[in-house]
Amino acid sequence: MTKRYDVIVIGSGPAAMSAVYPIKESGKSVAVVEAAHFGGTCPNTGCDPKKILYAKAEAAWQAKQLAGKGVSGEVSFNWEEAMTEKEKYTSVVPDAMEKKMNEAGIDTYHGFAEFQDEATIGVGDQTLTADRFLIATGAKPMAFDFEGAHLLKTSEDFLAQKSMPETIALLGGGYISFECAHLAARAGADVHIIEAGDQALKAFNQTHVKELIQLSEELGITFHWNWNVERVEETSSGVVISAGSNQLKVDALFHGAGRVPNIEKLQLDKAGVKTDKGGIVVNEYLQSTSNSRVFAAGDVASTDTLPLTPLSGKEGAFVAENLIANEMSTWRPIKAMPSIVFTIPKLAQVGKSEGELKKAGVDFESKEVDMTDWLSNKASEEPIALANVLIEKSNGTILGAHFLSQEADQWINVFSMAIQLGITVDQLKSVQYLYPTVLGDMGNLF
Ligand SMILES: Cc1cc2nc3c(=O)[nH]c(=O)nc-3n(C[C@H](O)[C@H](O)[C@H](O)COP(=O)(O)OP(=O)(O)OC[C@H]3O[C@@H](n4cnc5c(N)ncnc54)[C@H](O)[C@@H]3O)c2cc1C
Ligand SMILES: NC(=O)c1ccc[n+]([C@@H]2O[C@H](COP(=O)([O-])OP(=O)(O)OC[C@H]3O[C@@H](n4cnc5c(N)ncnc54)[C@H](O)[C@@H]3O)[C@@H](O)[C@H]2O)c1
Repeated sequence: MTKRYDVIVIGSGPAAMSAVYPIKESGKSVAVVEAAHFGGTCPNTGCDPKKILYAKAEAAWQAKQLAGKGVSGEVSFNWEEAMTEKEKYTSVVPDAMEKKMNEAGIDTYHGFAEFQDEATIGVGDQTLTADRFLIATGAKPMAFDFEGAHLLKTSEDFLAQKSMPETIALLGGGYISFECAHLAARAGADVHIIEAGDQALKAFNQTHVKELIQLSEELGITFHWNWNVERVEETSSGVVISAGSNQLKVDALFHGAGRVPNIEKLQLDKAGVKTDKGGIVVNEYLQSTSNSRVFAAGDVASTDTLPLTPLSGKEGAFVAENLIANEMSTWRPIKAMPSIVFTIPKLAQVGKSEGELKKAGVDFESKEVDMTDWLSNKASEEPIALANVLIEKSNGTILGAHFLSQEADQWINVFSMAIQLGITVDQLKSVQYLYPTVLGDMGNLF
């Protein structure tokens, strides 16, 4: 028998979760279909488990920086112990998320949703229909067709390893590879990053990235630039990676070479839903341009927001508002999209880059500041702390902020607020901050 709902949400990550509760509270019947873990990527296999491990690696790093300078005793980042803590956190997430939805009166289904026509999906033996669908199926590792590509392990596998192999390689020089490489190297592994091009973390300030690469090399990470991987072979003692005349043997090879919208299994052609390489093609209401019943949010939607948790959540909440309201409102692009790479030091940014501003012909001032010798950075013996703030010359508003520092997250949160709200340098300087604290140095930046 076909079960009917007002709204069916496919996927249960941050985009879905910020939509389902308001939709349910408006009195509509809602079902959520999830193929893997309720809660999606972020709390199960992405941001949250990564941050739990990172916190331990950071503490060990901090203790080492201060060893013999007021801190004594042997401290190290212990992967096995950290993983036990990570498991304690992640193991309860799916059930807790599902229970909370069921208690709110939201029906949940386990399995892959596949469209049968424009208003019907199948989930295993179940057939479900709805007036509206929200597709929030996220992203998955990009597929490669080189020989032995099936031997690539994923970031999910990396964050589930009970013990750390002696040597690992990560394909790609982006967010995932840098974050996993720093964790693995700090856990004692011999780590290699294989990048197809000659640049890493391309969206970030490249002066800062160069410094981060140097610090990563000092940590023991080896970079292999311009490698076009042609073959991966399994041997009795690991995998051999071949790229032209280059060869590398490691215990495991992980995928950090890009993620793509997760649409493969949805049978979207049966629902007449158009896609492009960014995912589901949507209009200003985040509604499919080819099937008005269908909306999309998060990593799977072809929008210009970055594929990150808070931005996915914003899109999901926006779709919910439109599904509840009598009249739909138009998506307002987000001015400030902060992002961060959890290495040590952290690399973070918000707003425009110098390149983007030059291309747009904007008259701006670029402040480049070395904060390494400032009190807060000195107190924790940070090896380097760099800032680059881009300011509109005509009115003093902040256009972009780029930081490489263990305190980059604090700085970027404030600059994200400044960009979103149009706050000027003078206004930022007029605020009284605590002393001696990281943000207390705001005045020194300008
Ligand atoms: C290793 C890693 C670390 C990350 N770290 C950060 C970070 O520090 N900060 C940050 O902001 N972002 C981070 N991200 C990105 C962040 O996790 C995503 O942007 C976010 O989870 C996207 O949310 P979403 O709701 O669009 O999709 P997801 O969270 O991916 O959820 C989609 C869900 O849909 C399910 N699904 C897929 N197809 C179907 C189907 N046909 N039927 C039913 N269910 C289906 C999937 O199983 C999944 O559970 C990280 C990602 C990774 C991989
Ligand atoms: N801290 C965070 O917010 C965080 C952490 C992890 C992931 N994420 C999200 O996940 C997404 C995907 O991350 P990612 O690190 O996989 O991708 P990415 O887009 O950041 O980097 C991919 C890199 O792989 C390289 N590459 C592509 N094909 C290759 C090949 N065949 N061989 C070698 N190198 C190759 C690219 O040149 C690029 O440098 C990110 O865009 C981000 O939104 C965010």
